[in-house]
Amino acid sequence: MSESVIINEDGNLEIGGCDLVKLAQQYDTPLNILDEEHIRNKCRKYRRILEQYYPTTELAYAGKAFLSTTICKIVEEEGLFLDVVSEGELFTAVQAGFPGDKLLFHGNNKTSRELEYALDCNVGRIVVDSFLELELIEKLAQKKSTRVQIYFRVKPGIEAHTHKYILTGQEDSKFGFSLRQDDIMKAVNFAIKSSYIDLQGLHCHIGSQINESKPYRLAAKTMMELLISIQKIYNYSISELDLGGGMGIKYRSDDSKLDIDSLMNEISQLILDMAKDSKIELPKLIFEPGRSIIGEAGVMLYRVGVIKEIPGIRNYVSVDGGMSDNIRPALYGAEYSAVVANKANYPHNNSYTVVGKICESGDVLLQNIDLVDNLTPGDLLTVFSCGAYTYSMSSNYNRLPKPAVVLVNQGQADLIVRRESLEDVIQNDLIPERFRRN
Ligand SMILES: Cc1ncc(COP(=O)(O)O)c(C=O)c1O
Ligand SMILES: N[C@@H](CCCC[NH3+])C(=O)O
Repeated sequence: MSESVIINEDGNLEIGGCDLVKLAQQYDTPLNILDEEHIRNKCRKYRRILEQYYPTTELAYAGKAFLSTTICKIVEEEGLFLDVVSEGELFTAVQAGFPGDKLLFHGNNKTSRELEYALDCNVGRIVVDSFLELELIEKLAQKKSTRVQIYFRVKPGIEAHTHKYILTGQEDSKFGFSLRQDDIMKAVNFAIKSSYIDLQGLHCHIGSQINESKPYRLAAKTMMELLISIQKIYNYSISELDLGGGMGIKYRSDDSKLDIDSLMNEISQLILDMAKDSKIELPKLIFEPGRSIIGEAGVMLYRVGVIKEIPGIRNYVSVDGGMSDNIRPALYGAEYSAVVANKANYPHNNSYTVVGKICESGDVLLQNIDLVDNLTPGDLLTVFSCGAYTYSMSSNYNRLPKPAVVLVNQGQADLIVRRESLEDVIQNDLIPERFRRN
Protein backbone atom coordinates (compact mmCIF):
# COMPACT_ATOMS: atom_id res chain seq x y z
CA MET A 1 0.00 0.00 0.00
CA SER A 2 1.17 3.48 -0.81
CA GLU A 3 2.88 5.23 2.14
CA SER A 4 0.71 8.30 1.58
CA VAL A 5 -2.57 6.52 2.45
CA ILE A 6 -3.98 8.07 5.61
CA ILE A 7 -7.33 8.50 7.32
CA ASN A 8 -8.01 12.25 7.41
CA GLU A 9 -9.89 14.38 9.92
CA ASP A 10 -13.20 13.62 8.20
CA GLY A 11 -12.60 9.90 8.70
CA ASN A 12 -12.08 9.44 4.96
CA LEU A 13 -9.22 7.73 3.18
CA GLU A 14 -6.73 10.08 1.62
CA ILE A 15 -3.99 9.27 -0.89
CA GLY A 16 -1.31 11.70 -2.02
CA GLY A 17 -3.10 14.40 -0.02
CA CYS A 18 -6.39 13.86 -1.89
CA ASP A 19 -9.59 12.82 -0.12
CA LEU A 20 -11.03 9.81 -1.98
CA VAL A 21 -14.61 10.87 -1.29
CA LYS A 22 -13.93 14.17 -3.03
CA LEU A 23 -12.16 12.42 -5.91
CA ALA A 24 -15.24 10.23 -6.38
CA GLN A 25 -17.45 13.34 -6.45
CA GLN A 26 -15.19 15.05 -8.95
CA TYR A 27 -14.27 12.17 -11.27
CA ASP A 28 -17.02 9.62 -10.61
CA THR A 29 -16.43 5.90 -10.09
CA PRO A 30 -15.03 3.37 -10.86
CA LEU A 31 -11.80 5.32 -10.65
CA ASN A 32 -8.19 4.23 -10.82
CA ILE A 33 -6.01 6.48 -8.64
CA LEU A 34 -2.22 6.51 -8.85
CA ASP A 35 0.11 8.08 -6.31
CA GLU A 36 2.87 9.87 -8.25
CA GLU A 37 5.25 10.19 -5.32
CA HIS A 38 5.06 6.46 -4.66
CA ILE A 39 5.93 5.68 -8.29
CA ARG A 40 8.86 8.12 -8.28
CA ASN A 41 10.14 6.81 -4.93
CA LYS A 42 10.09 3.25 -6.22
CA CYS A 43 12.06 4.23 -9.34
CA ARG A 44 14.64 6.07 -7.21
CA LYS A 45 14.92 3.33 -4.63
CA TYR A 46 15.44 0.63 -7.26
CA ARG A 47 18.14 2.67 -9.00
CA ARG A 48 19.87 3.49 -5.73
CA ILE A 49 19.93 -0.14 -4.63
CA LEU A 50 21.20 -1.41 -7.97
CA GLU A 51 23.91 1.23 -8.20
CA GLN A 52 25.02 0.42 -4.68
CA TYR A 53 25.80 -3.22 -5.52
CA TYR A 54 26.82 -3.17 -9.16
CA PRO A 55 29.06 -0.80 -11.14
CA THR A 56 27.11 -0.50 -14.41
CA THR A 57 23.36 -0.79 -14.35
CA GLU A 58 20.19 0.31 -16.07
CA LEU A 59 16.61 0.10 -14.92
CA ALA A 60 13.69 -0.19 -17.32
CA TYR A 61 10.04 0.19 -16.44
CA ALA A 62 7.83 -2.54 -17.94
CA GLY A 63 5.01 -0.53 -19.52
CA LYS A 64 2.64 -3.48 -19.71
CA ALA A 65 1.90 -2.99 -16.00
CA PHE A 66 0.34 0.41 -16.80
CA LEU A 67 1.20 2.80 -19.58
CA SER A 68 -0.02 6.22 -20.60
CA THR A 69 1.73 9.25 -22.05
CA THR A 70 2.02 10.86 -18.58
CA ILE A 71 3.59 7.71 -17.14
CA CYS A 72 6.14 7.80 -19.99
CA LYS A 73 7.04 11.35 -18.88
CA ILE A 74 7.53 10.23 -15.27
CA VAL A 75 9.64 7.26 -16.35
CA GLU A 76 11.78 9.52 -18.52
CA GLU A 77 12.18 12.12 -15.76
CA GLU A 78 13.30 9.39 -13.38
CA GLY A 79 15.99 8.33 -15.87
CA LEU A 80 14.64 4.85 -16.55
CA PHE A 81 14.51 2.93 -19.79
CA LEU A 82 11.08 1.79 -20.95
CA ASP A 83 10.11 -1.73 -21.99
CA VAL A 84 7.34 -1.83 -24.61
CA VAL A 85 5.72 -4.96 -25.96
CA SER A 86 3.55 -3.87 -28.88
CA GLU A 87 3.22 -1.11 -31.45
CA GLY A 88 0.49 0.37 -29.23
CA GLU A 89 2.89 0.73 -26.32
CA LEU A 90 5.63 1.93 -28.67
CA PHE A 91 3.26 4.52 -30.16
CA THR A 92 2.38 5.71 -26.64
CA ALA A 93 6.07 6.20 -25.87
CA VAL A 94 6.71 7.99 -29.16
CA GLN A 95 3.73 10.29 -28.62
CA ALA A 96 5.09 11.14 -25.17
CA GLY A 97 8.44 12.02 -26.76
CA PHE A 98 10.24 9.19 -24.97
CA PRO A 99 13.79 8.81 -26.35
CA GLY A 100 13.98 5.88 -28.79
CA ASP A 101 17.43 4.82 -27.62
CA LYS A 102 16.02 4.15 -24.15
CA LEU A 103 13.34 1.78 -25.42
CA LEU A 104 13.42 -2.02 -25.23
CA PHE A 105 11.03 -3.74 -27.59
CA HIS A 106 9.70 -7.11 -26.43
CA GLY A 107 7.22 -9.61 -27.84
CA ASN A 108 7.11 -13.26 -28.87
CA ASN A 109 5.43 -12.61 -32.21
CA LYS A 110 6.31 -9.15 -33.40
CA THR A 111 4.86 -8.47 -36.80
CA SER A 112 6.91 -7.21 -39.67
CA ARG A 113 5.01 -3.90 -39.44
CA GLU A 114 5.85 -3.59 -35.75
CA LEU A 115 9.52 -4.30 -36.42
CA GLU A 116 9.65 -1.78 -39.25
CA TYR A 117 8.03 0.81 -36.97
CA ALA A 118 10.57 0.00 -34.24
CA LEU A 119 13.41 0.54 -36.70
CA ASP A 120 11.87 3.82 -37.87
CA CYS A 121 11.64 4.95 -34.22
CA ASN A 122 15.30 3.99 -33.65
CA VAL A 123 14.33 1.73 -30.77
CA GLY A 124 17.46 1.18 -28.68
CA ARG A 125 17.20 -2.56 -28.27
CA ILE A 126 14.93 -5.14 -29.85
CA VAL A 127 14.58 -8.24 -27.69
CA VAL A 128 14.52 -11.01 -30.28
CA ASP A 129 12.36 -13.96 -29.37
CA SER A 130 12.67 -16.39 -32.30
CA PHE A 131 14.73 -17.31 -35.33
CA LEU A 132 12.02 -16.07 -37.68
CA GLU A 133 12.14 -12.65 -36.03
CA LEU A 134 15.93 -12.61 -36.26
CA GLU A 135 15.85 -13.22 -40.01
CA LEU A 136 13.12 -10.63 -40.46
CA ILE A 137 15.11 -8.00 -38.58
CA GLU A 138 18.16 -8.70 -40.68
CA LYS A 139 16.15 -8.24 -43.90
CA LEU A 140 14.54 -5.01 -42.65
CA ALA A 141 17.88 -3.63 -41.44
CA GLN A 142 19.47 -4.46 -44.77
CA LYS A 143 16.62 -2.71 -46.61
CA LYS A 144 17.13 0.38 -44.48
CA SER A 145 20.94 0.05 -44.56
CA THR A 146 21.11 0.21 -40.81
CA ARG A 147 22.49 -1.82 -37.91
CA VAL A 148 20.06 -2.97 -35.25
CA GLN A 149 20.98 -3.53 -31.63
CA ILE A 150 19.40 -6.66 -30.24
CA TYR A 151 19.14 -8.87 -27.16
CA PHE A 152 18.20 -12.51 -27.30
CA ARG A 153 15.44 -13.60 -24.95
CA VAL A 154 16.37 -16.94 -23.48
CA LYS A 155 14.28 -19.29 -21.34
CA PRO A 156 16.64 -20.44 -18.63
CA GLY A 157 14.55 -23.50 -17.79
CA ILE A 158 13.55 -22.29 -14.36
CA GLU A 159 10.17 -22.69 -12.75
CA ALA A 160 9.46 -19.99 -10.19
CA HIS A 161 6.66 -20.26 -7.68
CA THR A 162 3.75 -18.20 -9.06
CA HIS A 163 0.49 -18.66 -10.95
CA LYS A 164 1.05 -20.92 -13.95
CA TYR A 165 -0.43 -18.32 -16.33
CA ILE A 166 2.37 -15.89 -15.48
CA LEU A 167 5.33 -18.28 -15.50
CA THR A 168 7.65 -17.58 -18.43
CA GLY A 169 11.15 -18.95 -17.80
CA GLN A 170 10.44 -22.68 -18.04
CA GLU A 171 11.26 -24.80 -21.09
CA ASP A 172 7.56 -25.28 -21.89
CA SER A 173 6.99 -21.61 -22.69
CA LYS A 174 6.11 -19.66 -25.82
CA PHE A 175 8.72 -17.02 -24.94
CA GLY A 176 12.33 -16.97 -26.00
CA PHE A 177 15.06 -19.27 -27.24
CA SER A 178 15.74 -22.61 -25.66
CA LEU A 179 19.07 -23.48 -24.10
CA ARG A 180 18.47 -26.98 -25.42
CA GLN A 181 19.41 -28.31 -28.87
CA ASP A 182 21.74 -25.35 -29.31
CA ASP A 183 18.75 -23.22 -30.25
CA ILE A 184 20.28 -20.09 -28.78
CA MET A 185 23.79 -20.85 -30.08
CA LYS A 186 22.47 -21.08 -33.63
CA ALA A 187 20.92 -17.63 -33.21
CA VAL A 188 24.08 -16.21 -31.63
CA ASN A 189 26.17 -17.52 -34.52
CA PHE A 190 23.78 -15.94 -37.04
CA ALA A 191 23.80 -12.57 -35.25
CA ILE A 192 27.56 -12.40 -34.86
CA LYS A 193 28.06 -13.05 -38.58
CA SER A 194 25.46 -10.53 -39.67
CA SER A 195 26.53 -7.09 -40.87
CA TYR A 196 23.16 -5.64 -39.89
CA ILE A 197 22.80 -6.97 -36.39
CA ASP A 198 24.61 -5.92 -33.28
CA LEU A 199 24.19 -8.54 -30.56
CA GLN A 200 24.30 -6.40 -27.46
CA GLY A 201 22.72 -8.49 -24.75
CA LEU A 202 21.00 -11.52 -23.34
CA HIS A 203 17.63 -11.35 -21.66
CA CYS A 204 15.45 -13.58 -19.54
CA HIS A 205 12.27 -13.08 -17.57
CA ILE A 206 11.19 -15.93 -15.35
CA GLY A 207 7.65 -14.82 -14.59
CA SER A 208 5.64 -12.34 -12.59
CA GLN A 209 4.61 -11.80 -8.95
CA ILE A 210 7.59 -13.83 -7.72
CA ASN A 211 8.32 -13.57 -4.02
CA GLU A 212 11.44 -15.69 -3.59
CA SER A 213 15.02 -14.97 -4.56
CA LYS A 214 16.12 -18.50 -5.45
CA PRO A 215 14.70 -18.61 -9.01
CA TYR A 216 16.37 -15.25 -9.74
CA ARG A 217 19.71 -16.61 -8.51
CA LEU A 218 19.33 -19.72 -10.66
CA ALA A 219 18.36 -17.60 -13.67
CA ALA A 220 21.31 -15.24 -13.18
CA LYS A 221 23.71 -18.18 -12.89
CA THR A 222 22.32 -19.86 -16.02
CA MET A 223 22.47 -16.63 -18.01
CA MET A 224 26.03 -15.94 -16.90
CA GLU A 225 27.06 -19.48 -17.90
CA LEU A 226 25.61 -18.81 -21.33
CA LEU A 227 27.36 -15.48 -21.59
CA ILE A 228 30.66 -17.11 -20.62
CA SER A 229 30.26 -19.92 -23.17
CA ILE A 230 29.49 -17.38 -25.91
CA GLN A 231 32.73 -15.62 -24.98
CA LYS A 232 34.66 -18.91 -25.07
CA ILE A 233 33.13 -20.40 -28.21
CA TYR A 234 32.87 -17.27 -30.36
CA ASN A 235 35.32 -14.96 -28.60
CA TYR A 236 32.41 -12.52 -28.50
CA SER A 237 31.71 -10.30 -25.56
CA ILE A 238 28.05 -9.76 -24.64
CA SER A 239 27.91 -6.35 -23.02
CA GLU A 240 24.46 -6.33 -21.39
CA LEU A 241 22.54 -8.80 -19.25
CA ASP A 242 18.86 -8.11 -18.67
CA LEU A 243 17.26 -10.32 -16.01
CA GLY A 244 13.71 -9.06 -16.59
CA GLY A 245 11.18 -8.11 -13.95
CA GLY A 246 8.60 -10.08 -12.02
CA MET A 247 9.36 -8.96 -8.47
CA GLY A 248 6.28 -9.56 -6.34
CA ILE A 249 4.32 -7.04 -4.30
CA LYS A 250 1.94 -7.17 -1.38
CA TYR A 251 -1.75 -7.47 -2.22
CA ARG A 252 -2.87 -8.48 1.27
CA SER A 253 -1.33 -7.65 4.61
CA ASP A 254 -0.28 -11.26 5.23
CA ASP A 255 1.41 -11.64 1.80
CA SER A 256 5.14 -12.23 1.93
CA LYS A 257 7.21 -9.71 0.02
CA LEU A 258 10.47 -10.04 -1.85
CA ASP A 259 13.30 -8.03 -0.28
CA ILE A 260 14.59 -6.08 -3.30
CA ASP A 261 17.72 -4.92 -1.49
CA SER A 262 18.96 -8.39 -0.63
CA LEU A 263 17.87 -9.74 -4.03
CA MET A 264 19.94 -7.12 -5.87
CA ASN A 265 22.85 -7.72 -3.52
CA GLU A 266 22.79 -11.50 -4.09
CA ILE A 267 22.43 -11.27 -7.86
CA SER A 268 25.12 -8.60 -8.21
CA GLN A 269 27.56 -10.61 -6.10
CA LEU A 270 26.91 -13.75 -8.10
CA ILE A 271 27.54 -11.97 -11.41
CA LEU A 272 30.61 -10.14 -10.14
CA ASP A 273 32.08 -13.44 -8.86
CA MET A 274 31.32 -15.38 -12.03
CA ALA A 275 32.73 -12.64 -14.25
CA LYS A 276 35.88 -12.48 -12.16
CA ASP A 277 36.39 -16.25 -12.08
CA SER A 278 35.95 -16.63 -15.82
CA LYS A 279 37.84 -13.42 -16.60
CA ILE A 280 35.15 -12.03 -18.85
CA GLU A 281 34.25 -8.39 -19.19
CA LEU A 282 31.56 -7.40 -16.71
CA PRO A 283 28.20 -7.03 -18.49
CA LYS A 284 25.95 -4.09 -17.71
CA LEU A 285 23.14 -5.37 -15.48
CA ILE A 286 19.55 -4.49 -16.32
CA PHE A 287 16.23 -5.18 -14.60
CA GLU A 288 12.79 -4.33 -15.94
CA PRO A 289 10.22 -4.29 -13.15
CA GLY A 290 6.64 -3.21 -13.80
CA ARG A 291 4.36 -4.30 -10.98
CA SER A 292 6.88 -3.56 -8.21
CA ILE A 293 7.15 0.05 -9.41
CA ILE A 294 3.52 0.93 -9.94
CA GLY A 295 1.42 -1.83 -8.35
CA GLU A 296 1.20 -0.56 -4.78
CA ALA A 297 0.91 3.05 -5.99
CA GLY A 298 -2.63 2.48 -7.23
CA VAL A 299 -6.11 1.88 -5.88
CA MET A 300 -9.46 1.23 -7.52
CA LEU A 301 -12.35 3.20 -6.10
CA TYR A 302 -15.86 1.79 -6.57
CA ARG A 303 -19.29 2.84 -5.41
CA VAL A 304 -21.31 0.23 -3.52
CA GLY A 305 -24.71 -0.59 -5.02
CA VAL A 306 -26.96 -3.55 -4.28
CA ILE A 307 -26.29 -5.54 -1.11
CA LYS A 308 -27.89 -9.01 -0.94
CA GLU A 309 -27.77 -11.00 2.26
CA ILE A 310 -28.26 -14.70 1.63
CA PRO A 311 -28.80 -16.10 5.15
CA GLY A 312 -26.31 -18.80 6.10
CA ILE A 313 -24.53 -18.43 2.79
CA ARG A 314 -22.98 -15.03 2.14
CA ASN A 315 -23.50 -11.29 1.82
CA TYR A 316 -23.10 -10.11 -1.74
CA VAL A 317 -22.04 -6.51 -2.31
CA SER A 318 -22.20 -5.25 -5.88
CA VAL A 319 -19.99 -2.40 -7.03
CA ASP A 320 -20.14 -0.27 -10.17
CA GLY A 321 -17.18 -1.95 -11.91
CA GLY A 322 -15.94 -5.51 -11.97
CA MET A 323 -13.95 -7.92 -14.09
CA SER A 324 -13.98 -5.42 -16.96
CA ASP A 325 -11.72 -3.07 -14.97
CA ASN A 326 -9.91 -5.76 -12.96
CA ILE A 327 -9.73 -9.20 -14.54
CA ARG A 328 -7.04 -10.48 -12.15
CA PRO A 329 -9.33 -12.10 -9.54
CA ALA A 330 -11.23 -13.99 -12.26
CA LEU A 331 -8.13 -14.84 -14.27
CA TYR A 332 -5.62 -15.77 -11.57
CA GLY A 333 -7.71 -16.03 -8.41
CA ALA A 334 -5.86 -12.89 -7.29
CA GLU A 335 -6.71 -11.60 -3.82
CA TYR A 336 -6.78 -7.99 -2.65
CA SER A 337 -7.36 -5.96 0.48
CA ALA A 338 -10.01 -3.24 0.71
CA VAL A 339 -11.32 -0.48 2.97
CA VAL A 340 -14.50 1.59 2.85
CA ALA A 341 -13.11 5.04 1.99
CA ASN A 342 -15.89 7.06 3.65
CA LYS A 343 -16.02 4.84 6.77
CA ALA A 344 -12.31 4.21 7.16
CA ASN A 345 -12.42 4.73 10.93
CA TYR A 346 -15.09 2.09 11.52
CA PRO A 347 -14.10 -1.47 12.42
CA HIS A 348 -13.91 -3.72 9.36
CA ASN A 349 -15.00 -7.11 10.68
CA ASN A 350 -18.12 -8.09 8.75
CA SER A 351 -17.56 -10.57 5.95
CA TYR A 352 -18.77 -9.80 2.41
CA THR A 353 -18.21 -11.07 -1.09
CA VAL A 354 -17.68 -8.13 -3.42
CA VAL A 355 -18.91 -8.69 -6.96
CA GLY A 356 -18.98 -6.56 -10.07
CA LYS A 357 -21.85 -5.64 -12.37
CA ILE A 358 -20.75 -7.85 -15.25
CA CYS A 359 -23.12 -10.58 -16.40
CA GLU A 360 -20.90 -13.45 -15.19
CA SER A 361 -21.10 -15.36 -11.90
CA GLY A 362 -17.30 -15.41 -11.92
CA ASP A 363 -17.25 -11.62 -11.69
CA VAL A 364 -16.05 -11.71 -8.08
CA LEU A 365 -13.58 -9.01 -7.04
CA LEU A 366 -13.09 -9.95 -3.38
CA GLN A 367 -14.04 -13.23 -1.69
CA ASN A 368 -14.92 -13.09 2.01
CA ILE A 369 -13.46 -9.69 2.74
CA ASP A 370 -14.02 -7.97 6.07
CA LEU A 371 -15.74 -4.60 5.68
CA VAL A 372 -17.84 -2.37 7.95
CA ASP A 373 -21.07 -3.84 9.34
CA ASN A 374 -23.03 -0.68 8.45
CA LEU A 375 -22.17 -0.93 4.74
CA THR A 376 -24.75 0.98 2.70
CA PRO A 377 -25.40 1.61 -1.01
CA GLY A 378 -23.45 4.73 -1.96
CA ASP A 379 -20.41 3.85 0.19
CA LEU A 380 -17.05 3.98 -1.52
CA LEU A 381 -14.90 0.87 -1.64
CA THR A 382 -11.14 1.25 -2.04
CA VAL A 383 -9.27 -1.78 -3.36
CA PHE A 384 -5.51 -1.55 -2.80
CA SER A 385 -2.54 -2.52 -4.99
CA CYS A 386 -4.40 -1.79 -8.23
CA GLY A 387 -1.68 0.22 -9.98
CA ALA A 388 -0.41 -2.66 -12.12
CA TYR A 389 -2.27 -4.94 -14.53
CA THR A 390 -5.62 -3.43 -13.63
CA TYR A 391 -6.37 -0.60 -16.07
CA SER A 392 -3.88 -2.09 -18.55
CA MET A 393 -5.91 -5.32 -18.70
CA SER A 394 -9.33 -3.67 -18.70
CA SER A 395 -11.92 -4.32 -21.39
CA ASN A 396 -15.29 -3.11 -22.58
CA TYR A 397 -17.02 -6.40 -21.78
CA ASN A 398 -20.79 -5.84 -21.46
CA ARG A 399 -19.99 -2.55 -23.21
CA LEU A 400 -18.91 -0.90 -19.99
CA PRO A 401 -16.85 2.24 -20.60
CA LYS A 402 -13.33 2.03 -19.17
CA PRO A 403 -12.72 4.02 -15.96
CA ALA A 404 -10.74 7.23 -15.65
CA VAL A 405 -7.22 7.33 -14.19
CA VAL A 406 -6.20 10.13 -11.86
CA LEU A 407 -2.66 10.94 -10.73
CA VAL A 408 -2.45 12.37 -7.21
CA ASN A 409 0.46 14.18 -5.62
CA GLN A 410 0.57 16.38 -2.51
CA GLY A 411 -3.06 17.38 -2.69
CA GLN A 412 -3.16 17.83 -6.45
CA ALA A 413 -5.20 15.50 -8.65
CA ASP A 414 -4.73 15.34 -12.41
CA LEU A 415 -6.71 13.31 -14.86
CA ILE A 416 -4.21 11.28 -16.91
CA VAL A 417 -6.65 9.00 -18.72
CA ARG A 418 -10.16 10.29 -19.23
CA ARG A 419 -13.20 8.12 -18.56
CA GLU A 420 -14.61 6.52 -21.68
CA SER A 421 -17.95 7.88 -22.77
CA LEU A 422 -20.80 5.88 -24.24
CA GLU A 423 -19.83 7.38 -27.60
CA ASP A 424 -16.34 5.92 -27.12
CA VAL A 425 -17.89 2.51 -26.59
CA ILE A 426 -19.52 2.54 -30.02
CA GLN A 427 -16.88 4.60 -31.81
CA ASN A 428 -15.63 1.69 -33.92
CA ASP A 429 -19.05 0.37 -34.85
CA LEU A 430 -19.98 0.72 -38.50
CA ILE A 431 -23.36 0.30 -40.13
CA PRO A 432 -23.02 -1.08 -43.68
CA GLU A 433 -24.97 0.77 -46.34
CA ARG A 434 -27.56 -2.03 -46.78
CA PHE A 435 -28.74 -1.53 -43.18
CA ARG A 436 -29.34 2.15 -43.76
CA ARG A 437 -32.01 1.87 -46.43
CA ASN A 438 -35.00 2.61 -44.25
C1 LIG B 1 9.76 -9.41 -20.61
C2 LIG B 1 9.11 -8.86 -19.41
N1 LIG B 1 9.75 -7.94 -18.69
C3 LIG B 1 9.19 -7.39 -17.60
C4 LIG B 1 7.95 -7.77 -17.17
C5 LIG B 1 7.40 -7.09 -15.96
O1 LIG B 1 6.98 -7.96 -15.01
P1 LIG B 1 6.48 -7.41 -13.61
O2 LIG B 1 5.43 -6.42 -13.85
O3 LIG B 1 5.97 -8.63 -12.94
O4 LIG B 1 7.66 -6.81 -12.92
C6 LIG B 1 7.24 -8.75 -17.88
C7 LIG B 1 5.93 -9.25 -17.41
O5 LIG B 1 5.84 -10.29 -16.80
C8 LIG B 1 7.83 -9.31 -19.03
O6 LIG B 1 7.18 -10.20 -19.76
N1 LIG C 1 -0.89 -9.69 -16.08
C1 LIG C 1 -0.21 -10.46 -15.08
C2 LIG C 1 1.25 -10.44 -15.20
C3 LIG C 1 1.77 -10.74 -16.55
C4 LIG C 1 3.01 -10.02 -16.72
C5 LIG C 1 3.37 -9.76 -18.14
N2 LIG C 1 4.20 -10.77 -18.72
C6 LIG C 1 -0.71 -10.11 -13.70
O1 LIG C 1 -1.62 -9.36 -13.58
O2 LIG C 1 -0.27 -10.59 -12.73
